[in-house]
Amino acid sequence: MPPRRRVTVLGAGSWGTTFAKILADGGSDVTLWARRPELAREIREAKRNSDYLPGINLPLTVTATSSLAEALAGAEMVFVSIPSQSLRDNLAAIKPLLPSEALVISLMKGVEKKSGLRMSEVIELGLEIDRDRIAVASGPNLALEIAKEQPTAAVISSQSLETAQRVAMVASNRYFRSFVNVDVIGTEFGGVLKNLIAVAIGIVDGVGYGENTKASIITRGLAEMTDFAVAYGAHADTLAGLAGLGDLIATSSSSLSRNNTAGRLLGQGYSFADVVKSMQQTAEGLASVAPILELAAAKGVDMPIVRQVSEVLAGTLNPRDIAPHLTTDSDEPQGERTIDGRKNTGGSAFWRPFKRAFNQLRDGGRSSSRD
Ligand SMILES: NC(=O)C1=CN([C@@H]2O[C@H](COP(=O)(O)OP(=O)(O)OC[C@H]3O[C@@H](n4cnc5c(N)ncnc54)[C@H](OP(=O)(O)O)[C@@H]3O)[C@@H](O)[C@H]2O)C=CC1
Ligand SMILES: O=C(CO)COP(=O)(O)O
Repeated sequence: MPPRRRVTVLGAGSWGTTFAKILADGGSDVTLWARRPELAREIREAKRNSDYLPGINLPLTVTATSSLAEALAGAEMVFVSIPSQSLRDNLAAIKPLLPSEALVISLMKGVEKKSGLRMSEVIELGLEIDRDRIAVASGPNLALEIAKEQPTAAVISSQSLETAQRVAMVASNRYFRSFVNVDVIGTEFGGVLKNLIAVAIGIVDGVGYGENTKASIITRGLAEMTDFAVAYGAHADTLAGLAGLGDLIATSSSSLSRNNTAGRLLGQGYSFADVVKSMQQTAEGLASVAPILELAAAKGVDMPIVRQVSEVLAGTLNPRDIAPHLTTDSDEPQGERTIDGRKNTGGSAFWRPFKRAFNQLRDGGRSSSRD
């Protein structure tokens, strides 16, 4: 019998632990690295992670250790699921221990605050490995729902299609389906940007506004996400798929979302400092607002919703005033050539996937779709 595949997940929080279960239920032997020895012991001996996934039983093929060297030895693939702002420091410790052929996959949805770099870029620089060995995973993936084996899908993206396919095969099981693409920029930015829009949704929810306001923010938020990502080289289709719209819907609708929850507290009048203090888990959106606005400014992309989130965080905008500011600052008349007040030249990247979907429907679904 061939030896079973050995893969490693770094980070035993809610997503790292859930992903370990996904991989084990897909047939791999999984080692989970928890930085706290007592948590590693609980996972290893009781097959439970009561801090992050209370009530969930982990498969017998998940083990855990607090030793990074033990976790990485012999790993074919290394999945990384720690807070984005801590990645750089951890890579320094991982680098000398990483098996020479191992693939590295980011499960994280943030950008590095000090550099504005995406997680796959930080990994490439920090580990000095070829981009073909790096992949990212993103999609509508609220950890607790998946830990309860409620079905969902994700996108695995790598510059190398072969790498994406290898990872997708390993990260698939009866309740988790992985699609592939080669648009790493779109896939990663989709995950980062939906967090910011989810904070905005949480804010208006906390204020007490209803479904019209939320629908307006989701729709226009997706346009902002798409404009931004396309300016950085993403394909607009990616943002209309699981890693964009799919994740935006999941995160904006669920009280399981930490970003949404952080927003709701802000909308209820708590200060940014109070919200940070009260969050027991990672809400990536809070740290990504500033670098994303800087990146947007560098490309001349207007992001009114994200800007208002940053003003609420800074305490300079009353959460109640977020909705009337949904319009852009543009003085352009709102005529035939605009869509919801945004410029529409007829070739707008945002609308291209929808036009393509329409054309596919018209030609009887003969063209293929990506996810
Ligand atoms: N939860 C979800 O539904 C999803 C989350 N993600 C993404 O996954 C990433 C991780 O999030 P998630 O698991 O939810 O976060 P959690 O807050 O649940 O867990 C964070 C984990 O990282 C560890 N950690 C914290 N600080 C450091 C550090 N400085 N160095 C090393 N490890 C550290 C924590 O250890 P300790 O317990 O010891 O503090 C814990 O194991 C984020 O980027 C998030 O956006 C993506 C999809 C879904
Ligand atoms: O990324 C997620 C769902 O896809 C999890 O969202 P939160 O980090 O807001 O909980």
